[in-house]
Amino acid sequence: MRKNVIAGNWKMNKLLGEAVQFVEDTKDKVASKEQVESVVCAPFPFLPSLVEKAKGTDLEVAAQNMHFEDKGAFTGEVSPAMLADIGVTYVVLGHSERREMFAETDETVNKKAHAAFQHNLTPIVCVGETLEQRESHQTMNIVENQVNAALEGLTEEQVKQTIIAYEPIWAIGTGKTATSEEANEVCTHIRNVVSNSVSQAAGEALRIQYGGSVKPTNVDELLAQSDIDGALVGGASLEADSFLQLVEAGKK
Ligand SMILES: O=C[C@H](O)COP(=O)(O)O
Repeated sequence: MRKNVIAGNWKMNKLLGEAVQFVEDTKDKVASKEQVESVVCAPFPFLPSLVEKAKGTDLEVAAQNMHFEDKGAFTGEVSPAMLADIGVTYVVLGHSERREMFAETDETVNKKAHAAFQHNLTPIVCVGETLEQRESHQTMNIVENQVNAALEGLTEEQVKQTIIAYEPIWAIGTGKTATSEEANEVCTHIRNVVSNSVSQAAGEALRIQYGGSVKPTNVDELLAQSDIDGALVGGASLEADSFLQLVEAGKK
């Protein structure tokens, strides 16, 4: 049985004190790692303090992005080596906001996925279609291409450890959620794509999150679907109570 991963992506929100308080309020209340993986994806300046605060608990800390090189002349960037060095354990790659606004491409996402594994960081790779692509029936093709490109060249073992977040772009921060059936249909397709392009075992092991206006009120229905193994949550992860309710829903 695949374990759910509930990841709260704060995006560019909170100040340091608020971020630390959130971890203080949740770190001893999240369910055990054996039941569900609980992750907060925080802005770079907060990461060392949050890792320190969450140490020895079941709460994991993630970055929202990184560069693919270990070091060098990349002003303003943060390397996977730096993240691993301070104890970060997960990293979000290819979020649609980065693809749209910061020139992230399938190629850079793939380089970052390789770099993540070099540093024992678990990648949460985001894929998803725009409203226009959905309406012109391109969803499955778009998502398939994004998944294959992101996983290109990874070993079977690495693919098994990868988390894919399926986030239809039209459902992010809009209050519009894909129906649980619509979300599951795409997640099933992703699993089949990985089963065919990597191996049946990799397809079965890979965790696939849904993201896009997930809230405590709709999470149960989404997580009840056969191919949805967690959620990547923006808005509803900003408050400790709401995040804890989502984690609770993810317990197996
Ligand atoms: O990374 C999270 C997603 O972009 C979803 O954001 P949202 O829950 O605010 O719609």
